[in-house]
Amino acid sequence: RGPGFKIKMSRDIISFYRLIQSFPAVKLHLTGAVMRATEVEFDKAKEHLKTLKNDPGNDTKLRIYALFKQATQGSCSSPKPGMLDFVNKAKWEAWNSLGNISKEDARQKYVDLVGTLISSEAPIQKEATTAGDPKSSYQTLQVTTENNITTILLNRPEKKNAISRKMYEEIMQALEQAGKDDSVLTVMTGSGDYYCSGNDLSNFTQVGAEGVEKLARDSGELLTRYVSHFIDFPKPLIAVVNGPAVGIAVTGLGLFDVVYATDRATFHAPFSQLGQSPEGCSSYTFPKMMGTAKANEILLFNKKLTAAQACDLGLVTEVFPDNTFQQEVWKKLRAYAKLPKDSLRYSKQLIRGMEKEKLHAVNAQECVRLQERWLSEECMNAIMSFFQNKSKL
Ligand SMILES: CCCCC/C=C/CC(=O)SCCNC(=O)CCNC(=O)[C@H](O)C(C)(C)COP(=O)(O)OP(=O)(O)OC[C@H]1O[C@@H](n2cnc3c(N)ncnc32)[C@H](O)[C@@H]1OP(=O)(O)O
Repeated sequence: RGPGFKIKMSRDIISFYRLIQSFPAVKLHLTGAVMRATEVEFDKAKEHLKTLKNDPGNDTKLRIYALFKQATQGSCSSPKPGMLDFVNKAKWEAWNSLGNISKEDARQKYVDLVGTLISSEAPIQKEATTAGDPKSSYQTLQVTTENNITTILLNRPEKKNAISRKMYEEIMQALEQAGKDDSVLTVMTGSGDYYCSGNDLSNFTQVGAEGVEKLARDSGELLTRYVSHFIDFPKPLIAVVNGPAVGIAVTGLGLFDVVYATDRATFHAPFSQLGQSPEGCSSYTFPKMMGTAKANEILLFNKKLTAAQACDLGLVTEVFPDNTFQQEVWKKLRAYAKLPKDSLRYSKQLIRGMEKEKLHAVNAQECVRLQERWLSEECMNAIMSFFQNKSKL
């Protein structure tokens, strides 16, 4: 058996490529111009294989493996692995199925197969670098994909990442893209010292000619759509809470799958102080998560939680010391992002699926109440006080 038999079939394409690289050097005894050219192509194909971005799937990997073995060692002559040695049996069968085809034929087929895989990826690579790529056109966010993780960075640090109307729209757009891209996990985090200071209160000061009723209706519609994007998000969504969180940045956490927080973070949902009422499905998720009595202190009486308290109540998954927060969290996330993508997706859908309908109903009900609240004197006075610098949380 060659060294390649040590590897597990389920590993990704990079591992698979390493497998191929670990084989003994190819010693071809070829003569003549045409055959030498094929040898060069074979070496090039091995190099090209390294650049593949997408896992071609086990069947194709087995075919590449078999052709490589046939091209370099000739027909399969090793004994068939036992019934329970699934991985090595699959490899043996793939190699053995090539029968007596010549090394030269196998080499040519290997070159052709790698060429097909590379060219099938070419349009995708081109698309990702076009100037109109929406990922690079955000004004309030920075969205990046690396190590199978798409990160949505709230990027208005000078306003403590308060969510403006533009930012609501861009977050929805980023979630739609992340839900469809090849990443395994999606992370939301904040730039600067805050995670997010909640709704940008100036969203309520931009009253058009059609008056405050229209503004309240539009805001209700915007919030309903925004929260729905979290309810329907199809893959694991993780909040990396790098600092204080306020309002909707706290209430929405019940719709994330995992929440990591620095010990410097605080969690504050000051609705009654602002003449408003809960949103982000928190009127349902918070009592469910922590019990009604604990939820009431937060949602009715504006209790600000430390990260440790939020963790005890189940709102936060784990708290890390601020000085090692980024390092520890990202190490964990990079490891999680190596797990099989579809398995994570389907597991999340099973965990959340039964509740979706309920959550959409709660969201709709909360937004109806808020439309009424935004027109109330209590709410208008609170917003005016903030902008006259009379009040801060
Ligand atoms: C479309 C509608 C959907 C509605 C959905 C409803 C959601 C509910 C909520 O989210 S309610 C929560 C709303 N948030 C707040 O009430 C927070 C208000 N901000 C503060 O109290 C303070 O700014 C602070 C405690 C977050 C931070 O205080 P600090 O002293 O550290 O910093 P500054 O106040 O100097 O802030 C720096 C600048 O950022 C501006 N800013 C911060 N938060 C908001 C905000 N939420 N809305 C608007 N602007 C905000 C602040 O005004 C400073 O701006 P300036 O430098 O121009 O003065």
